[in-house]
Amino acid sequence: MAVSVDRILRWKQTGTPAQPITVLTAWDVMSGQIVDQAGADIVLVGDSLAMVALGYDTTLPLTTEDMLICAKAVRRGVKNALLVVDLPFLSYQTSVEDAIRAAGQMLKEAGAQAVKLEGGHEGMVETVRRLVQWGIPIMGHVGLTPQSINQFGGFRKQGKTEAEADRILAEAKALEQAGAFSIVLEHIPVELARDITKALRIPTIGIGAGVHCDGQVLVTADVLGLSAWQPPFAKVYANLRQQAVEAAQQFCTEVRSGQYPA
Ligand SMILES: Nc1nc(=O)c2c([nH]1)NC[C@@H]1CN(c3ccc(C(=O)N[C@@H](CCC(=O)O)C(=O)O)cc3)CN21
Ligand SMILES: CC(C)C(=O)C(=O)O
Ligand SMILES: [Mg+2]
Repeated sequence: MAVSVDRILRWKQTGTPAQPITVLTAWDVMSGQIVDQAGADIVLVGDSLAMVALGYDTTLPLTTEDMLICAKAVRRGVKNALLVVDLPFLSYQTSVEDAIRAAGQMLKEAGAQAVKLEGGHEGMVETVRRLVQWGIPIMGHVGLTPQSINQFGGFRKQGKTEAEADRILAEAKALEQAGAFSIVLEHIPVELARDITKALRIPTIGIGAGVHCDGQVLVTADVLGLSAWQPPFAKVYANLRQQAVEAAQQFCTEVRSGQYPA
């Protein structure tokens, strides 16, 4: 049976199944098919695709149009997992109306089942409340929110001081209160992620946030060893970049030597 937002919520609230939620990213039909076939519970079309698939240094340049193209491609490959799409930088921060329009495009045009927004300050909480009122399920995202890299000055761990940790916990609680069905905790101390996970009724999905989260997410290009670099918290389960270079090299060698075509 296909995964629903309702099932993700009940997962934590009933403790069934008694295992963490698995989330992997995708950016095109092949990566979508691969992680769906692998049995991931949620497929996230993350705006990290700006870096992984489009070659930008940050996630900021990604447009709504770029995201729609990728999300539609992933949709065609995902049959079972819940499909969540990141809203691109400045497609939702400018007003509640803009957020509804951008989220609506992801649901109507790309077939997303939920959208993810970064941040948990007052304005974002109000936006989440309004989107949820219109029937748009929201995944929150706090801690290291890459769309704010210009404020952080790098992809650094967040929540290391007590004041910062208190703020991140308060943001997570406010997002839950506003109706988010789950929340990503990115690159924060393990103890803070544990405290947030204990304080919330909605599932926490960690990335570089330790073992106490209700689920885990990684960028699939990192998991496969396809990306040119990986963040310190990523676990690399295959070495596909090296294998791909060798396969392509072999093709070039065989064509040049007349071995292929035979
Ligand atoms: N391939 C890929 N994987 C990701 O997990 C990912 C992306 N891209 N792009 C968007 C964000 C950026 N992420 C990152 C990127 C780098 C670090 C990293 O290297 N952090 C260092 C310090 C970096 C600094 O000080 O500038 C660390 O030790 O925390 C962490 C998270 C996570 N996300
Ligand atoms: C890593 C996840 C949480 C993400 O936001 C992304 O891939 O853009
Ligand atoms: Mg993202």
